[in-house]
Amino acid sequence: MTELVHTRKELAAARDGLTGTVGVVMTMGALHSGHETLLRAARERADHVIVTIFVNPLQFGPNEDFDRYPRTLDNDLEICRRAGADVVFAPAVSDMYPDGQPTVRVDPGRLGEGLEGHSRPGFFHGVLTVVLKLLHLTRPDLAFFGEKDYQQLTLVRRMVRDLDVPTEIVGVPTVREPDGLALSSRNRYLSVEERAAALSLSAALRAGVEAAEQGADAGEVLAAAHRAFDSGTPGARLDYLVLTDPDLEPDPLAGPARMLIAAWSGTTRLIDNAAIPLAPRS
Ligand SMILES: Nc1ncnc2c1ncn2[C@@H]1O[C@H](COP(=O)(O)OP(=O)(O)OP(=O)(O)O)[C@@H](O)[C@H]1O
Ligand SMILES: CC(C)(CO)[C@@H](O)C(=O)[O-]
Ligand code: BAL
Repeated sequence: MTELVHTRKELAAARDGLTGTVGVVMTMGALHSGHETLLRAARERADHVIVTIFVNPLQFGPNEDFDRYPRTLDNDLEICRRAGADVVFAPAVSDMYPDGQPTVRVDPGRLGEGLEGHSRPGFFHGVLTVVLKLLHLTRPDLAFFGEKDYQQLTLVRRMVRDLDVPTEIVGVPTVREPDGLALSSRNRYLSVEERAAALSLSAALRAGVEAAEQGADAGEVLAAAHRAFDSGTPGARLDYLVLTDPDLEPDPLAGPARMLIAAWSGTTRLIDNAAIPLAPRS
């Protein structure tokens, strides 16, 4: 049975009733098969699963889509039930932030300044603050995050290490549509034409992986990815396309690496990333 709770008091009571290990999956709702994969991973690793559904105003910029963000609680609950969640915590903004927006926030540090942090100022302060609050409220042994939001996953790992949070962070590979598009709640904003153009993101990553597999160096891999992006269905506008090491440090660009991309299709901003197997430094 899946229990729906809305207040932190109800959550505390539900949490106290769970014996054994607890896994948490944090979401903003509008659940899709990517979220379901996180839920099933949690189900496999933990005795009990808590799902949080909260569109966190703290991580949205003034011109972003907070008001428009899809809210589909009935459908979300159905997915949570199907995947065997024990508790769904869907608080109101006033329950998460009873005193209004918090003046004390988690500072993501240097790693939070680039990429998403550069394009969305304040984003990771908002994300890490709510993630830390939700970790305190749910007290999980394990927390599951998607690799789709790779910088977020990296920063959450860093936060629990730096701030001694006793929760294991588990990364879950990106779930894609058969044509390569990474599943994302914001995909539902896309028109048919915009969706076709959005395939340029995964096409760029695929070209980068293929180039690396054929022995290309970092510069050639990036060039191949740019070419693939530019030759996709017109309409996508690149924000960034970078190659970093797996911890998002800029060097060394040999051996295992990560390629991260962000682009607009119409008014929708999408992100994606992939592991890039660069040849080891000789
Ligand atoms: N395609 C996916 N594969 C794996 N995990 C995913 C995928 N999409 C989202 N997630 C993960 O689900 C969790 C909740 O994400 P969120 O609710 O923001 O969904 P989203 O699809 O990323 O939404 P948005 O489109 O707003 O970015 C995060 O850990 C995120 O990385
Ligand atoms: C981790 C998260 C639930 C925090 O609001 C959000 O950033 C998301 O859905 O990835
Ligand atoms: N999917 C990460 C949360 C956000 O884009 O706001």
